[in-house]
Amino acid sequence: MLKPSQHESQSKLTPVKASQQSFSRIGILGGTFDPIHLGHIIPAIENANWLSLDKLYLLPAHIPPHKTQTSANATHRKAMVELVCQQYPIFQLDDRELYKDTPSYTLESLKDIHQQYPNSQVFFIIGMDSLLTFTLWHHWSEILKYCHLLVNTRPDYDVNALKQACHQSLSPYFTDDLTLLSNTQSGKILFHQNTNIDISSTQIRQAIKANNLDENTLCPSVLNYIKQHQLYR
Ligand SMILES: Nc1ncnc2c1ncn2[C@@H]1O[C@H](COP(=O)(O)OP(=O)(O)OP(=O)(O)O)[C@@H](O)[C@H]1O
Ligand SMILES: O=C(O)c1ccc[n+]([C@@H]2O[C@H](COP(=O)([O-])O)[C@@H](O)[C@H]2O)c1
Repeated sequence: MLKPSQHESQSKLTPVKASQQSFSRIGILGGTFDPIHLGHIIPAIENANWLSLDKLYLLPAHIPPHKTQTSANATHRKAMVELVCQQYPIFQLDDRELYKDTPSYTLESLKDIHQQYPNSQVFFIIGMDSLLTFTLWHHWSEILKYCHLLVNTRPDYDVNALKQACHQSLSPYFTDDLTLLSNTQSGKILFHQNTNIDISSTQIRQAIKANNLDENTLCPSVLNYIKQHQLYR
């Protein structure tokens, strides 16, 4: 099975000193997780190590705002996320979006999370593909009042090319100044050079249908769950 990189090429974000302020640091990885795979898990573990995150929440979307439908239902997608949380203690399920029958807007979830953890620095984790459409998200600029965006690389995306391709209104938010970031609760967009993992849920669903799945792309317990429930056939 693929493993998170032990050798971070980027310097680490200095832990916040108690005398400076009392932010704890939490990461939130939102996704459809249809299914959750190692392309979600490995970069997120690397994020947690890099930023010294206290906790990393996996936030499955009930109704992903920019997808027409899901393949597995919310109950199965949640169950697969729970299996990942059992295997990797850094993760915890945040199922707040699963109780709503409205589109899973990130802004709404982040407002709730901010109320719950008012003294936390929240890093909302996305892949580079998601950043390209970020300015189409519901009230995107308000989202940045409640979190920093942590952008993970995906194969075929180059950070500099991506920065240029992004809507120009995003450029004031970009930073690689970790000291500044340590002292700011929200409002920055930061890139992380993680291990590039060439996996997507779409590829996995297609491979299961075609009977040629590379089983190393999934956590073993998730793979068993998919087989047991005959998902994606
Ligand atoms: N291999 C990967 N490397 C880095 N980030 C990823 C990877 N796969 C997904 N992500 C990010 O995780 C978040 C949730 O992704 P999502 O659940 O939509 O998975 P996906 O594999 O992109 O799914 P699909 O193929 O169905 O669109 C998104 O921000 C996405 O960019
Ligand atoms: O809030 C929005 O408008 C919005 C639009 C697109 C995606 N998102 C969130 O981004 C995360 C990844 O989405 P997806 O569709 O790639 O699984 C997930 O938490 C979604 O709820 C949020």
